[in-house]
Amino acid sequence: MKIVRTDSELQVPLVDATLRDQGHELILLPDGVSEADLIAAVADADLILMCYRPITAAVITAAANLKGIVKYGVGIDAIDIPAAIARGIPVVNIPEYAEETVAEGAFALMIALAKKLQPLGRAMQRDGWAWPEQHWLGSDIAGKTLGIVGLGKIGKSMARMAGAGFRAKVIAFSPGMSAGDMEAVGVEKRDDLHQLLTESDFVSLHCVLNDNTRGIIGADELRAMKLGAYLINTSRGALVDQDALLRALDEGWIAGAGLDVFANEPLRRRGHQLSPLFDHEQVILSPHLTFYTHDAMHRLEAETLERCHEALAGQPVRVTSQDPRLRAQTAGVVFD
Ligand SMILES: NC(=O)c1ccc[n+]([C@@H]2O[C@H](COP(=O)([O-])OP(=O)(O)OC[C@H]3O[C@@H](n4cnc5c(N)ncnc54)[C@H](O)[C@@H]3O)[C@@H](O)[C@H]2O)c1
Ligand SMILES: O=C(O)[C@H](O)CO
Repeated sequence: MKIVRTDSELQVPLVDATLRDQGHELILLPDGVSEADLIAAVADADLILMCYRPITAAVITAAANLKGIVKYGVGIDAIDIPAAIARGIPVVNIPEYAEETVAEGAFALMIALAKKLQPLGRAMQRDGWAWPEQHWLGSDIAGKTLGIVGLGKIGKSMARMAGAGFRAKVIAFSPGMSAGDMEAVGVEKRDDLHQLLTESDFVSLHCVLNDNTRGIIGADELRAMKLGAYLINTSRGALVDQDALLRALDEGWIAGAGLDVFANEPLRRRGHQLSPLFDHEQVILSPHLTFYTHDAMHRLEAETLERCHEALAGQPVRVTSQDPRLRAQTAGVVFD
């Protein structure tokens, strides 16, 4: 069988070696591959294995022999799902390889922001020391309110860390989830996003990216946040209006942001200048790698191989059995 794997920068040596040992033809393409080259490569492919690189309707249409698309990761927002449904192509992801991993990454950003670790470190590198001046005052997490937008697997894991571990109050906005289910994980439900934003000292985004959530944090939402609050985004960059975020940071509507994901990745230079986000003292950047630990990659590789084998064998693909949303999606219903 012919398998095209995009995003070859992300190394999955066990996946590559096993598929080749099994006699499959494996074509590796970098993240920056052009649409034309991707279309040419998939023309006679049986399987597309993708992570970040958009798999558009044109790519899906061009792949005449396609038996499945396997996302080696969680978020399937870069795949044109309606185009896959139209052709009856199963789409599978690996929903549970990194729930604790990404929650820990979001938590690391939260602690670093609260304790001003990045600007303090920079000041020490620059000046050798930093004296206890007012602008270095950090904040505790204990006793503060963490607002989680999207209480799914990663959101719940973050809630456990903040509530049980750090004694923060945790509230969440996650339509479709009952107050009782939230209470069971120590979280108070908020039915209104703005209500959550006005109450939270830290807001962490963990909702899926879809047509309902794109731009869910815009200027109005950033203005609704407490002065002195921090925004953390490890989910998808397009959840946040990046220009509004820059304004919020420039004008002090919020105290800072911890960002692992961006609307356009890699976060590129604008003309000859780096994105203004690079210049902000109160922003911590991470290059979409909160999932990237030895432990999570080990789980990801093992599960990816299983899903590839199922798809290539034409077995009734377990359309992400743990993820009812994706199952619903393949029947043509978009998200909850
Ligand atoms: N940065 C990384 O390395 C990394 C790694 C893995 C996943 N992710 C991202 O994290 C996201 C969450 O992953 P997960 O495993 O927790 O997914 P999940 O499916 O378990 O949870 C997503 C949650 O979003 C909620 N949601 C849907 N619409 C919403 C809305 N309008 N407002 C608020 N919440 C809404 C859903 O009800 C669900 O609870 C993924 O979609 C992916 O984009 C990032
Ligand atoms: O969704 C995921 O698993 C990561 O963000 C990589 O795409």
